[in-house]
Amino acid sequence: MRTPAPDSRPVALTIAGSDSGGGAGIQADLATMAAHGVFGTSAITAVTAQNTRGVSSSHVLPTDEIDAQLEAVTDDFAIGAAKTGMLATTDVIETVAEHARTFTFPLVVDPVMVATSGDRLLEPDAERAYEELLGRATLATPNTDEAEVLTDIAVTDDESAVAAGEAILETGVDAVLVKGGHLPGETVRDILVTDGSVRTFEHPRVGTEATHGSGCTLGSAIAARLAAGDPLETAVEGATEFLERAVRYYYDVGEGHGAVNHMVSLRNEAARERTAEDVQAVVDRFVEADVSALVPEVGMNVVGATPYADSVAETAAVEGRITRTLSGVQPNRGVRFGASSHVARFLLSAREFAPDLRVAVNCRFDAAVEDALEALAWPVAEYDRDRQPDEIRETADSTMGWGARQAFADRDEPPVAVVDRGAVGKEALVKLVADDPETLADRTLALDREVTE
Ligand SMILES: Cc1ncc(COP(=O)(O)O)c(N)n1
Repeated sequence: MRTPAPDSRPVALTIAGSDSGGGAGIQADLATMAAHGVFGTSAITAVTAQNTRGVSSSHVLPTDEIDAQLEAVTDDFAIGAAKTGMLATTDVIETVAEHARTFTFPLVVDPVMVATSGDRLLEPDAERAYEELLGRATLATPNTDEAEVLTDIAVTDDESAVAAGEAILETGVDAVLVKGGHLPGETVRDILVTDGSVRTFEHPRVGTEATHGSGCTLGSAIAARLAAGDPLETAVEGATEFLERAVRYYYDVGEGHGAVNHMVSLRNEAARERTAEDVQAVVDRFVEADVSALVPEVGMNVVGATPYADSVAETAAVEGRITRTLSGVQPNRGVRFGASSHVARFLLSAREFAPDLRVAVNCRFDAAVEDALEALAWPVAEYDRDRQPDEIRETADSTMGWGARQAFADRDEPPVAVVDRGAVGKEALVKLVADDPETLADRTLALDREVTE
C-alpha cells in the first residue's frame, strides 16, 4: 500500500451557469480556480447550449436544485470565498441572496446580464433583484453596460465610472470594480471604488475579440485569490494581470472569436524549468563549439522566454553572461530567471510583434560579421540609435522596445538577425532570435563558422 499524501488547498465556490462551449460560466470558473491552486466547488444555476458564436438555448434549474447544491457545498467544505455569475431570473437571485445571508466568507458578484455574443443571460425584470444580493456581497464587478443598468448612470469615462460605482455602494456592497473593457481606448481601465477610495488598474488593450469568458475569469480569479487569503485590492490587482495574459494568449477554438485562456499562467509557470534547460543546452553548444569570434566586449547572453512571458522575471539567461577566456567561451554563472536585462527586454519587445519568438542571443557586430550575415542571406533588420526620439533615449528599457519595434513591426518576414550599429559608448551588436533553442544554436554556429572561415 502506498502512503497517501493529501494535498490541502483553499476552497472556492462558483454559483453560475454552465457554458457548453467551455469558455465562460462554470467551466471558466473551475478552470480559473484550478489555475490558482484553489479547489473549486460549484452550484449550477442554468444550463446553456452555447459555443463561441452564441447561445442557442438556456434552461434554468429549479430553485430547489440550486438550494440543494448550495446546502451540499456549504455544509461540507470550508469555503474561503464565493462568486456568482449567470443567475438568470429573479427567483434564482433571491435564492442565492437568501444563502448569502449566512455566508461567513467573501462573495464576489459579477452581475452577468448579456453574453459577449449579445445574447441575454438575465431576464430583463430581474435586473432590479440584484440589490439585496449586492447588499450581502464583498465586491461587485459590473462592466460599464451592467453598471449603467444598475444605476441609470451612463458610464463613458472615469468620472461616470466612479459615480456609478458610488451609486452601487449604496446597496451595501463593500466595493465595486467597474470594468472598462467595453470603453474605447488603447488602455483598459478597471476602477475599484470603495467607501472613501478609488483605485484604477490599467492594462494595455489586447487587439483581439476573443474575450469570451473574460468576466467569469476575472470574478473567479478574484474569488480564488480571496480564498487563498489575499486582501481585496491585492486580489483585484493580481486577477486583472491574470486576465490580461489570458486574453493576450487566448484559446483559438471554435469558429467564433475563441475564448480566454484560463490556464495560461499555470502553463507558463510549468514551463520554467524546461525554459532554463533550453537556455543551458544552447550555452553548452556554444562552449563546445567555442564561439569566441562572436562574443562581444560586453559579453554574450542567451535568453529564453517562457511560452507566455511578459516580464524579464519570466526569461532565463546566464548570470554574469558568457565571456571569452583563454580556453574558449565560458558562462560566468548558472542559468537564472531574470539574469538578463538588455537582451531579455529586446526579446520581450520583439514578442509583442512576433509572439512565437522564444530565444535570443547578442553577438559581436563588425565588418566581418556583416559580411557573414550577407553571405548567409538571412532576413536581417537594423535600427539606427541616432533616429530614436530623445525621450526614449533616456532609458535602456525603452531603447530596446523602440529598437524591436523598428525591426519587427509591420514586416511580412520577421528578421532572424537585428543589427544595432551602436553609438558613442555603445558597442555595436547583432541579436539573433528564434522560435526554439535548436534553431538559435544552429544559426549562431552557422554565423560563427562563416566569420571564422
Ligand atoms: C453560462 C454563461 N455565463 C456567463 C457568460 C458570460 O460570459 P461572456 O460575457 O464572456 O460571454 C456566458 N456567456 N455564459
